[in-house]
Amino acid sequence: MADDMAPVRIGILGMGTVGQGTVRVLKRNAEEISRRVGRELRVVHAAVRNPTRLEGLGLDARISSDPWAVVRDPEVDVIVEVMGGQEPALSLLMAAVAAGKHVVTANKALLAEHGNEIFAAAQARGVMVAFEAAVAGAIPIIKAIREGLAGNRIQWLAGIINGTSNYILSQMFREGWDFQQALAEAQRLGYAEADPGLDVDGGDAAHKITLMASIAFGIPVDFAHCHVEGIRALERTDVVYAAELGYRIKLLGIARRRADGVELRVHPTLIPHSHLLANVEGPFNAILVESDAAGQSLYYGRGAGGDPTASAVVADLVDVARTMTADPSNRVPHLAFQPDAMSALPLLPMAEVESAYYLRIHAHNRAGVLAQVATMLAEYEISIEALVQKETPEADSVPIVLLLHRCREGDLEQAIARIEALPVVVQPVLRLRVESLAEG
Ligand SMILES: NC(=O)c1ccc[n+]([C@@H]2O[C@H](COP(=O)([O-])OP(=O)(O)OC[C@H]3O[C@@H](n4cnc5c(N)ncnc54)[C@H](O)[C@@H]3O)[C@@H](O)[C@H]2O)c1
Ligand SMILES: N[C@@H](CCO)C(=O)O
Ligand code: NA
Repeated sequence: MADDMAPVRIGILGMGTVGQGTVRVLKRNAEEISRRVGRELRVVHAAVRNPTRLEGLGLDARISSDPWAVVRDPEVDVIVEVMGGQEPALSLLMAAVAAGKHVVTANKALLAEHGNEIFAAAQARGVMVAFEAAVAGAIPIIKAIREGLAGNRIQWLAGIINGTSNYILSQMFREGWDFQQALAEAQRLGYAEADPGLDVDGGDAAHKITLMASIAFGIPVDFAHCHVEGIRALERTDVVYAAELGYRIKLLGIARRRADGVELRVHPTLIPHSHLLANVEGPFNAILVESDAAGQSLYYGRGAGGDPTASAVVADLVDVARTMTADPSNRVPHLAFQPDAMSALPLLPMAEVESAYYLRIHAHNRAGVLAQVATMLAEYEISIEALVQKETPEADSVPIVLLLHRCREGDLEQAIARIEALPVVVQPVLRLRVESLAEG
């Protein structure tokens, strides 16, 4: 494309969970994305089997029932393949590459089986085939291994990389659901593959670990030699016995480089219950990488679902769009956003920060101290969530520890100044912030 400012024109194949998520994210974050890329990412053509899927999406694009119409559309610069499966996805992708179109795909089954020929064709034609969405959904693990750890010799990686089976294990063994109920809910939530056997029998995790092994060790994609076991044989008793021994059972994909070759395997695995990976629940994924310079590094996030997978699809679209500029200095801006698109949002003073708080107050051991402290906090509309006051009758002063609900720091500072001025309070109040780190 000659014009550095013209929109990047996107064609989407398949408008299911991931296709719809991609349209939603592109629309919701259009302004932010344009500020990063320096131009608009615009969906101009979509292949849809069932047009009712588009209701409520607000998609202003050509709609075709035939995906070939999208691939052959000369107005399309980049193809997003999110229909899944082998054929016709393979032929469509190869045709897009042959036509000089970049491709973004979430289809790990296709890449694990045909990656070698696809990547060779893309290399020969000088186009990108980007696949961050294919491995561990929203987690930028492809970028982490390929770019972030590029200076390392990677020794092994081990990951929870199938959201559906991890969700099923969590629901069965923590919530007491049965297998079918948990699988049905994973399907309803958009985590499962069209053929959920790929999830529960380990094939999907095997597709992903195969791709990660290639980019970690520089070996061709060789799914046929990956060892695969799924979660169907597991029973509650196994989980109970494992727990008694101090372990959790997780479906892991493991790739390990040895002097004599590479281990490539997927199977249920006991891991120590205190390990970070043992506490990855539901549709979340996590990948632990051992490499020589960085040591161990861990990548965690949502591995399945519409918006999380779309997050990775759109990131790849941004990467692709950045290569389509004539000016190399615009490709990856130093501060991620284009220099002329920086925003003047002010940095807020601490007084404007909101948080929950822990206070330790030392006061003379007299009746009514707590009431005075509570009254002062109430004047600033700060409420107490919990209180600890140890009985130490002989001591001259006693610590009072309070957990406060979220409030404005400026209000709390004023309340603390008043508390410290009370004659019964004998030393400065210690104030620590409490963050729940919950989503939202
Ligand atoms: N759902 C997830 O969490 C997730 C995460 C990562 C990767 N993926 C991958 O993304 C891809 C899509 O997954 P999904 O969950 O969105 O599946 P989906 O079944 O919800 O959507 C696929 C869509 O493609 C359409 N489609 C299939 N063949 C078509 C054809 N020949 N012509 C026109 N339309 C066609 C289907 O009708 C369907 O609407 C798959 O490769 C999957 O493995 C999914
Ligand atoms: N079915 C897959 C989707 C994400 O690749 C999973 O459950 O992890
Ligand atoms: Na990813």
